[in-house]
Amino acid sequence: MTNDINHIPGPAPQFLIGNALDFVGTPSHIRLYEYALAYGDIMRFWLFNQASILINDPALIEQVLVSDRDSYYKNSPRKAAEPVMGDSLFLSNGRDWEFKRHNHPFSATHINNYFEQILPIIRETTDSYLENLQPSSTPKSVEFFGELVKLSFRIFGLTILGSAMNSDYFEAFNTLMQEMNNRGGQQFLPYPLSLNPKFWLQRQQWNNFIEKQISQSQQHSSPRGIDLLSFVIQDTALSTTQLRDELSTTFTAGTRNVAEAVAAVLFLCAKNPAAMQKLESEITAFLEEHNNEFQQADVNLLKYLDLVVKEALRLYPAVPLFIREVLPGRTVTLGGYRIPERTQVFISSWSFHRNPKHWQNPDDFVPERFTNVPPSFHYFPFGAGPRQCIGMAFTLLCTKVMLINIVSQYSLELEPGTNFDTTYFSGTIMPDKGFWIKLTKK
Ligand code: HEM
Repeated sequence: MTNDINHIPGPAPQFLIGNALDFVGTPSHIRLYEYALAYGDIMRFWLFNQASILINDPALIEQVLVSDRDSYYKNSPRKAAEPVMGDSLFLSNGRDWEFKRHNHPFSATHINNYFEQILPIIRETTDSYLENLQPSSTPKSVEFFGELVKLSFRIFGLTILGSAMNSDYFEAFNTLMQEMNNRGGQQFLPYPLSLNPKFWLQRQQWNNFIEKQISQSQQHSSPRGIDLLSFVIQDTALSTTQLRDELSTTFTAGTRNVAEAVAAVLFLCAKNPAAMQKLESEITAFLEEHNNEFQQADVNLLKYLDLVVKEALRLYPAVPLFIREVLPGRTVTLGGYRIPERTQVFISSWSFHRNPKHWQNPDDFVPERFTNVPPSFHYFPFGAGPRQCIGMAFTLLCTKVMLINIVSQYSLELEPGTNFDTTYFSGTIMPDKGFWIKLTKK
């Protein structure tokens, strides 16, 4: 016998607002984690009149993302993201999603050739950025998360669009991200309205710039450079607007995530000197052996780096939650309950990865736990199933290569008292009081 949604355990809702107050002043991923610990595999809450459930069970997560995925669609974060991302893969559904996924620049055949070519750009850009950051012989602490966002943005500019995008574009990017964040927190703001007058202007400039890059690329009969745009321009089935939205979305869906991944690894290793020493030794030996020159496939030889990145993304998955919605007109059965149309289903890697039911000593940093592959649907920093992050390979390459260069050239010392408490900004986590660290050139 199946029960209806009201039988699912969860906090008592309040009249009109449901449980929305639980999310005021507490980042969503932290609140969901508390819900998961309190209510178990499936729990229910209300955001105003929106029925929502959180699933914390691998079989249920598999059901929603894979076997019964056609009963759901991606609606959230449409309201927050559509004015910024346009009509991109990230927010598409059905046939439209299939077309865009299949024809996404990262789905290009021989994409590994592109990854091979951008590796030196990631290295050179990381080196020159850090050189400029620490010019003096007496280094002082810097807020390194913010610096990593700027560095990632520069790397994205060069490797996605083939342009060293100047600070005006970085400002426009930040305005777009801020707008997306504000919209995420404002349930009732209708689409055409923005409380920030700068937003529409900067969005226009941003889109114009990407369209200009596309048109310049189209005018070259042979590939212009070694950026993603040039790599795909000859063969893409996407229209100019579609290509613009996909390229733009790589920035808004990816730049801060890469910075967060690098920051999380550095924080965890700086806190755990034995791990830092092991990582440094592995990287030093690797660079010596390869005469400081290496290729994409060689990065896989760095086994400990791989474990450390995996463990950092377990504890700090940049995208800590994502949502599906039951299709209009459809009722699904999930965990023995009847779930009506339009119910939001939350899946939170943050909650799941830290749940003691599924992970031993979940709060401890133990990279070695990834020596064995985790059971299915236990580890999903990049989501899972057909909608798994399309930027995953790019992210892992950028993150690892940036780390190789940083760890091999700098000693890192955390500012006393620095922690990595996180807040939720525009769909991504970030250290809420910054990430203060001293880098000393070796
Ligand atoms: C640490 C880095 C990153 C993490 C943790 C991450 C996480 C995720 C997750 C969890 C999803 C699935 C969302 C869902 O199922 O609703 C996703 C989708 C996506 N990600 Fe990422 N992401 C990262 C970096 C990037 C980068 C660098 C890009 C682009 C360059 C990117 C572009 C996308 C896109 C376009 C989708 C939508 C895919 C689809 O719906 O078919 N992500 N990402």
